[in-house]
Amino acid sequence: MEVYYQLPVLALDRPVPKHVLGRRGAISLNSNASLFGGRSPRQLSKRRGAISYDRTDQTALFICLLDMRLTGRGIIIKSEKRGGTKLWVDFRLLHNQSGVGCVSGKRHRQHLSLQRYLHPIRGFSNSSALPTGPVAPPPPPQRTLGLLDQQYYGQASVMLKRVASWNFDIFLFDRLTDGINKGETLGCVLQHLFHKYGLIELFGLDPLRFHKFAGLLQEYYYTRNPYHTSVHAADVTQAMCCFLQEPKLAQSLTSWDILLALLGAATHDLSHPGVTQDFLIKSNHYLALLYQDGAVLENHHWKLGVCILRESGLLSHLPVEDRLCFEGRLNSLILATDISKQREFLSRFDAHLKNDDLSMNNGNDRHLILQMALKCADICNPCRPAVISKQWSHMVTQEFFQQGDMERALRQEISPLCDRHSNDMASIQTDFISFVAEPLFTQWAKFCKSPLSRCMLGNLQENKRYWSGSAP
Ligand SMILES: Nc1ncnc2c1ncn2[C@@H]1O[C@@H]2COP(=O)(O)O[C@H]2[C@H]1O
Repeated sequence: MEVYYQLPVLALDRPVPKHVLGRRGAISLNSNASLFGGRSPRQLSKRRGAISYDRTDQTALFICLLDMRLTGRGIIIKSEKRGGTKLWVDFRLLHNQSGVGCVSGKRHRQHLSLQRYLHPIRGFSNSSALPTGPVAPPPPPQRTLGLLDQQYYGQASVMLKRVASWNFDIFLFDRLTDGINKGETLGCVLQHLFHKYGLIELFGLDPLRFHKFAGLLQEYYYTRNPYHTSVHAADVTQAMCCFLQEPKLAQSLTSWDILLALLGAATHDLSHPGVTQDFLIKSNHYLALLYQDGAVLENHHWKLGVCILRESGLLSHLPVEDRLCFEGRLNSLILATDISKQREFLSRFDAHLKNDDLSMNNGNDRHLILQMALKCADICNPCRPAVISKQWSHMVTQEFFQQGDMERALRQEISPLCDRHSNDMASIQTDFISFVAEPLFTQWAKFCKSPLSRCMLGNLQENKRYWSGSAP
């Protein structure tokens, strides 16, 4: 199987000096990757990779690596001439397996073009485009995150082209965008999807108001939560996009449905405090009092979603009756994510499946299906590929244990699953998959028989085998 690395992209702030390029306008590499430059893609099958540059855009390098394991932190590009200049291409992001794009069987000829930057990249700006002499390895990651992200913005935009892929790695995307705009991952995904579905034009949305809305969204997700952060919201929004692409939905959903689905996903956990409703009730939290102990978190998420919609003015140009109807539908969509109501929700949905009476032409039925889709998107992490799913498992377990530590400190009874001394991640995951995720996705697959549903159930079973210890 050919394995192509999704290379981080490297942009230069001025054309590559002629003396660096080889005879054919390419660059040979002197590295453990033993790459040869200047080969045309058709020769790639015999070569292990190529780096060449686009004559029309001499600040862009095209890099393609084949089926190799990179050691160290990157490669040094060395001009073909003896003792020539060297260029450091950093592969640190690649060492995260999720950065690998597997292309089993088919040739992935697409090169990743590089982004030209309007301003010089830090670290290259006060020297020639290519540093002379041996290139010192870059400083430790934490100091170069900004530089790394500056280099990889182009990679983020390449990833967004595959936003409807179930294997989309939100964690890689978050790293690629975070350093540039201080964690606007959710805003980036939502903005891309709004353009993908033409919602800006269809609803006459003001780009500045959208930008303000996205900024408020980001602001009202707490970064200190191990799990309930804007990255979770971005993941749920991306999952919702995958469901909206399902033929059974795509052919019938209206633009209002799509607007509701995306905004519902983006706002569904707004200002989540990282603790459960029971904790809020036990500690007499004002939210529990405000919402009379009923769907406290979900009502809070929804109310805040309405507040930032109104504060940003995103929909303020629409007729008031449309806005109020939208806010009401947003409420019932977000309230559907209350996991404590899942059993009754599934029995209701199951009755429809048995009667086969759901019609995509019926607005109420479409709304019920969107509720089901958001429920699935909200807890889809066990259905993601293992390397991504395990990261979510770790985060959600840490959030449970963090709550248990607080309850222990407050001398309160420790909530189920939250005592780190009597619970373990594997059993929490096995039970969650068996008793919560599996029933939901099994029912979703009955309604939406598709390759995606089969893929999700397959990942679910694989992850269940892993956590239950029955995986080989
Ligand atoms: N992988 C998981 N393991 C255990 N619980 C989970 C997992 N993913 C989601 N959840 C729980 O499912 C809940 C859905 O609603 P919340 O997002 O409020 O909180 C979520 C978590 O408590």
